[in-house]
Amino acid sequence: MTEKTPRSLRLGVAGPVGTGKSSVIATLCRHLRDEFALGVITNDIYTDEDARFLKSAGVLPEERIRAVETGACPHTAIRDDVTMNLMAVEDMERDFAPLDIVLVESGGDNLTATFSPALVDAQLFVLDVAGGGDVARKGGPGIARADLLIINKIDLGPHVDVDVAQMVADAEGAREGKPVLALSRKHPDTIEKLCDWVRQLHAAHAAGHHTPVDPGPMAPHHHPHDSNHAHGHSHD
Ligand SMILES: Nc1nc2c(ncn2[C@@H]2O[C@H](COP(=O)(O)OP(=O)(O)OP(=O)(O)O)[C@@H](O)[C@H]2O)c(=O)[nH]1
Repeated sequence: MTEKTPRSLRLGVAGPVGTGKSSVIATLCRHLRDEFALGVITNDIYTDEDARFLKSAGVLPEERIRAVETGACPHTAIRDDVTMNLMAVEDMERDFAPLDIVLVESGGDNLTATFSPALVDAQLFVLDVAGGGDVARKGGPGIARADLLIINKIDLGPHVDVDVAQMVADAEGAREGKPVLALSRKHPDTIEKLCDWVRQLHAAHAAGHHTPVDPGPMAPHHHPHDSNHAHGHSHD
């Protein structure tokens, strides 16, 4: 028997380790939870740490935050074989139907991870100023083609000698007109812009006007410290 389940907007959040993916999700939950029915799926390699952080922050009822432990290269679970994540999203949608938005956090990795359009309808890519002002220029599929590129922690710019305006300009140059958002949890105006972007995306999705775009495959990469991944591979 196939049971028809309501289809939420599935929004992926990817980016290098520590750039603020969990914090962005926490911020979105706090500001949008009264407007939208939300759920969160986190991805960690061996732990449920991100889910525990979000639960302890009290951003949503605990049962609406679930962890997928990928047990391997975090790219795989969001790009090559999305089965575990897709099941987690569909279970969540069924258990709390109707949900408006399910946020899926990628495991923290390097610059190459992107979500499959089979898993998410749209994706955010999160960089931060602490990673260096030149990161945005380095490109990669997430930086170049995610639906929204976030330059996070702009409050730290002066402390790490990063010219935020220049970093945003570089990012815009790498994205051919796709949006870039300078964000800090300490700057409420930037949080409101992020929420507005999500509101517009949700409206477009609900109206059937949003078409998921694949940022493209990740670049070949290596896992030198992982005995299961001692080889280089491209995930193609
Ligand atoms: N100053 C400042 N710090 C921030 C901001 N957003 C997040 N942080 C801090 O950055 C650190 C990393 O944030 P997380 O949200 O855990 O980053 P993450 O990308 O989820 O990390 P992983 O899941 O380990 O990849 C934490 O110490 C946050 O408190 C911000 O806007 N400004």
